[in-house]
Amino acid sequence: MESIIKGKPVADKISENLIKEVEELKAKGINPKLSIVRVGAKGGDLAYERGALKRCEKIGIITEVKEFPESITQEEYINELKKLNEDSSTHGILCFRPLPKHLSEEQIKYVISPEKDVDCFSPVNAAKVMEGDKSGYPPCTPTAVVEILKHYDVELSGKKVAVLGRSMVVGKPAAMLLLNENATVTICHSRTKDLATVTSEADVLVAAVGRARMVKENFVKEGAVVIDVGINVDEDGKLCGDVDTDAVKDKVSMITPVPAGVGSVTTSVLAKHIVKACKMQNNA
Ligand SMILES: Nc1nc(=O)c2c([nH]1)NC[C@@H]1CN(c3ccc(C(=O)N[C@@H](CCC(=O)O)C(=O)O)cc3)C=[N+]21
Repeated sequence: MESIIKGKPVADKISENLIKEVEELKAKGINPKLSIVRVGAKGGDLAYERGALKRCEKIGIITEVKEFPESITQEEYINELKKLNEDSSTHGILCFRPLPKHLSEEQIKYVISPEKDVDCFSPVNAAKVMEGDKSGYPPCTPTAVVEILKHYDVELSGKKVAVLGRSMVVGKPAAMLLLNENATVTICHSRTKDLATVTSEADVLVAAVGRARMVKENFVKEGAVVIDVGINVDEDGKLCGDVDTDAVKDKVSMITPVPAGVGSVTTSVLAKHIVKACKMQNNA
């Protein structure tokens, strides 16, 4: 049986509703807009940017990309972010992460306005994820993981879920969102002893380590559901996930591909957050 489950049907379902909502806003003279802040030109950032621009265009959301050289200083980055906070024509700000090492995320994350923070950079939104408070903006990629599992009717309550990876962009918040769905969550990472044994006990495995094709057949349980969050660029310049898809696809019951898996849903969740932010900022 074909185990590969695509992101497109999930993304399309989210987008359909948004197209209508954006039309209604435009009829009132309100034009939802996203501002992307990118430093340098990393492969993963460019992939997200391409996906986000395409998705927003389909839905009718205006976009702008603020592109800066790697040499941008902390002060300059903060000034640019403050300008976007104050610009009432833009409703959502997406800062690609991780930032280059000479910039301090620890300081910058406090600058972005929580009301415009559509991908959970601000500690205010991160705290809401911890608390299970749905009024904020959880990060788009972990939200996409949960949306996919729900769309394909994967039971989460009481199930063993392993999250491989502990970044603030994916691993940690994904664990929290899955915990909020009543899963029994294990977070594992590069220091985990007997990693493959731990992950192969999971009913659902979420791979988010950022190491090309490192999840092999011995990492997964027979019949498990595997969500591959990895966006790696391999030696040939092609996008690939954290899972060796060919090696595991016959052992598992469902697995998301890369590309055309989680990423495509991430951009729909992003669009949903922009529309929500736009409505809140306009009392619409
Ligand atoms: N603050 C922050 N949050 C992130 O979630 C984040 C980030 N920074 N930095 C970069 C990585 C990478 N990432 C992707 C998201 C969607 C696609 C995506 O839309 N992919 C399409 C194809 C894109 C294309 O190749 O045209 C697909 O998989 O089908 C790709 C990559 C999110 N990341």
